[in-house]
Amino acid sequence: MQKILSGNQVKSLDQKYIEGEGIHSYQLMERAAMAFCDWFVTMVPEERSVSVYCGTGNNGGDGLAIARILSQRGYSVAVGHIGDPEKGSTDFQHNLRVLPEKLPVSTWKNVTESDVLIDAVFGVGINRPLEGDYLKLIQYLNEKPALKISVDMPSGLPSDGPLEGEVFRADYTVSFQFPKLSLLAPEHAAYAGKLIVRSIGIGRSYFDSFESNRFFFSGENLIRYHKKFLPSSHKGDFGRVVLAGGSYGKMGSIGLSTRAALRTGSGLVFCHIPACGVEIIQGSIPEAMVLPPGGEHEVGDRMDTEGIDAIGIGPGLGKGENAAKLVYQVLSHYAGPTVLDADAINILGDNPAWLNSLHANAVLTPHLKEFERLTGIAGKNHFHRMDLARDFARKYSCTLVLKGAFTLISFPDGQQVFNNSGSLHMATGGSGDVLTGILTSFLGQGYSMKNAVLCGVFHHGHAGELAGSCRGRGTLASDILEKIPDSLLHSGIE
Ligand SMILES: NC(=O)C1=CN([C@@H]2O[C@H](COP(=O)(O)OP(=O)(O)OC[C@H]3O[C@@H](n4cnc5c(N)ncnc54)[C@H](O)[C@@H]3O)[C@@H](O)[C@H]2O)[C@@H](O)CC1
Ligand SMILES: [K+]
Repeated sequence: MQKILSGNQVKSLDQKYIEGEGIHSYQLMERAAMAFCDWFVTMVPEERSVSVYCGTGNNGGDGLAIARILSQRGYSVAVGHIGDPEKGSTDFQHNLRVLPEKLPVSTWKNVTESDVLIDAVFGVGINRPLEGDYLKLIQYLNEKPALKISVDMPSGLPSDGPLEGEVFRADYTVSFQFPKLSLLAPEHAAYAGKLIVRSIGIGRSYFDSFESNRFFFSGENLIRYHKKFLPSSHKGDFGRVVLAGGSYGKMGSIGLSTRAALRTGSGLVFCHIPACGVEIIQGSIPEAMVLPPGGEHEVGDRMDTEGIDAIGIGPGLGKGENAAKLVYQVLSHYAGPTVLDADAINILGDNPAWLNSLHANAVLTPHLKEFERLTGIAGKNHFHRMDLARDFARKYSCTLVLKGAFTLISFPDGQQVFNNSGSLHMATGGSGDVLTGILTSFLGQGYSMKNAVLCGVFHHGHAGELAGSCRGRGTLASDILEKIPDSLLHSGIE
């Protein structure tokens, strides 16, 4: 997992690294530029013309180094600057001196149209909204139909807070070493475009002395978080879980959760559903077992939890009287691993006093709207929501999974992890139900809460990527769950 530092910490990190390794700061800049170019050449054919727009700080310095390297690699490159180069940072000036003669630098106004625009105006050093010539430049670039790529950050976007004013609208942002926090906020997605994170070789140990409880997880060393089973393991070892939910007209959700739990490897999956759903579930999922139903169109108001290793409750549940009683019973009488999703979360939102029954074995998986209903607070922006999520998990000693692009996991100890797997094709009905099934399954298999959630959220996103790459826009939640075994196999889990 990669620690996420603030923009201000980045400078000290750099300094520490440079001193620790005995290298010059321009060598680190060269690595950043190289990392950018190594990615760039895989994306952009050599025939495309490129313009690099450089500020005079270190982001601009990166831009100059990128221009030099791309030109050496055969691209036709133009460089435009903004600001006074004489007053540029030391490493900007170094890179200006080493630009080859065939690569003249002119003021940005004199740069001609190109197929690709590289934005190296501001990075983490931005400290106020764009104005004057800077504003004009970014407005001008935003109107161009070219492919737009930002170096480290889209210019104008603050690294750790909400934006004010104009921001470069990138198709891609290549961020160095770790994604800057504001690139993970959904409201900034339209500016950052697709996020690419590239290492510049700063080892973990250099991050240790920096305070941060936020991490970025791209599935590295995933096998470490998975549980090992013996060749002699039997179905009981893989857990007995219950998926509770469904109501008249809403049986599909609980069916998706059930199938997802089976595809994640659960040994025995039971469904607690209303009588109206028994034939639907038994007819469509022969591997699942249905507990004796307690209600006709709504779930029974209680269930036998004896011998159950984990419960997932909420998909398609509805908010009827029985549903609410069942949520209360599960929360107050079952201390085992419990996943609360969808209507179970909405019911908690309607009964805030019940939140005190949450416990260390409980995980809630709201999307943004459900989270708002749960807390009764419409977060001002995503930074506010990040804090609200952290405080909620701490206060109620539970785990909270705030779903969305870069799903945010908050643990009771205050640690927060952004997940990097997933694709836009997962924005489809039922995708969340699949996550509920995956999490319930891992918990039932005896994973710790932390490992179950890290693995569950990652595989959910990865299965979504795999399904999306086959089906594109037509991807269904059931396509996602069918890819869970592939995602597990891909990580070396048999
Ligand atoms: N780990 C690191 O620190 C590394 C940083 N590198 C690059 O360096 C960047 C940071 O460089 P700097 O700290 O020099 O900062 P920037 O290049 O982002 O900004 C330069 C300066 O512009 C001024 N400024 C801020 N907002 C302004 C505004 N709205 N209008 C006019 N001027 C404004 C500030 O004085 C700021 O220091 C990173 O984003 C990255 O691209 C890379 O070279 C690799 C290593
Ligand atoms: K930039």
